[in-house]
Amino acid sequence: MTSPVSTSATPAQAIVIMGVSGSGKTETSLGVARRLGFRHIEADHFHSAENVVRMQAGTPLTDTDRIEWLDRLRLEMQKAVQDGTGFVLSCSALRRSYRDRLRDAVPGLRFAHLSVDYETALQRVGERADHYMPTSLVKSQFDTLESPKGEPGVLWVDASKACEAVVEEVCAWMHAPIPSSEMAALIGLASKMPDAPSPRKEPPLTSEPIYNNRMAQRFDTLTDSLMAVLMAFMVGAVFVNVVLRYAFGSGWAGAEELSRLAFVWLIFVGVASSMRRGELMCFTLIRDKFPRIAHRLIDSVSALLIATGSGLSAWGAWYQMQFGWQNASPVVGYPLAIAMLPVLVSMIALAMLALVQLINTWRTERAVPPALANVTAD
Ligand SMILES: Nc1ncnc2c1ncn2[C@@H]1O[C@H](COP(=O)(O)OP(=O)(O)O)[C@@H](O)[C@H]1O
Ligand SMILES: O=C(O)[C@H](O)[C@@H](O)[C@H](O)[C@H](O)COP(=O)(O)O
Repeated sequence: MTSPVSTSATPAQAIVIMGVSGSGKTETSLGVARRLGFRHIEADHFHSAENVVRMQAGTPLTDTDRIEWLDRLRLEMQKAVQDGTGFVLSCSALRRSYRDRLRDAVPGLRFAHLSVDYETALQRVGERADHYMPTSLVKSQFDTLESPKGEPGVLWVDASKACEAVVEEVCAWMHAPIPSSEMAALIGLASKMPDAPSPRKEPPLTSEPIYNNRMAQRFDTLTDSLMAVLMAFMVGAVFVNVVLRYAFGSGWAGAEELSRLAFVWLIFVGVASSMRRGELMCFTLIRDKFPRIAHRLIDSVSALLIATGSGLSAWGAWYQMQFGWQNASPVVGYPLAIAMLPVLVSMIALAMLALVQLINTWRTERAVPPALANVTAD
């Protein structure tokens, strides 16, 4: 499996392993990436939560559903190019237009099409336990697939054979130069597409930030710093504990208790931080089925429900805190109320942010954000 490929030339740096679901893209991509020392990019991880829900429910994606997904993949590929690492992207890329969109981001991009028949794909998807893709969608994958035959820079692989043989074939092809006429066509294809997105530093948000002003910046600085300190503390405590155990035969039990406490704090600081950035909760799946005129009302109900739920949680945390002052943790002996304090603070922050969101709903003429996610949580 790990033997080097026979040719010695430097391999091409960028390839998409494409094909219908169950053709073996992920497995092949991982194998090729390992063999060539490239980065493996898994396109499945770049679908919005809403796309995943659709597929899980047996609804095939449309061209519109796939646009933002493809654009995220373009940015990810460009990041790899900027980092100077070769990459293997595992992505269905079923239609010609999708492939051209990807080619446009990375000139010279190659594609290896894993070709399988319907029965093979169905069987492989059926046997895979840990994936959202239902077997009922395999047929639609074949219906959507536009053959890449005749496109420049494409390898056609019979993917019914063993995965190792598929990986071998792809790696060997990556070492072979593309004929110059084909390469010219490839570059030509890339330059036809207008407005390629430039790589952004920030990942796309699931919805709009709740507020954006200097106070927001201070809030972000505070929460980011707190999270960094908590994370550093957890890593440090666990590391010291491991060293103590190995070097002196016994660790410090307090380290475990304190890193658990830091973990609780980290989660709740993270919750408040991601809520502000618009990345925590965003209920749009049902809202978007209604006419635009009803959106404000539905958004208001959502914000009120979030504020009420968070308020109730804060109230509960407050009761727990009162009880926790009299109880000490078993090892270090800190008052257990300290473990409930982040719940109280973060739930108050969530309730307040939801109220700000409610006010924003009525105050501003908002551009409707793309319906990326139903509910997402960091
Ligand atoms: N060449 C192959 N022969 C037999 N089974 C394979 C092969 N390639 C992949 N599989 C298996 O088929 C299933 C689907 O493969 P996966 O790589 O997830 O496909 P895709 O990413 O195209 O949906 C997995 O269980 C995988 O182990
Ligand atoms: O464009 C699409 O319809 C999807 O991207 C689809 O092609 C993809 O296959 C699924 O995300 C399942 O993932 P696997 O291909 O890994 O099964």
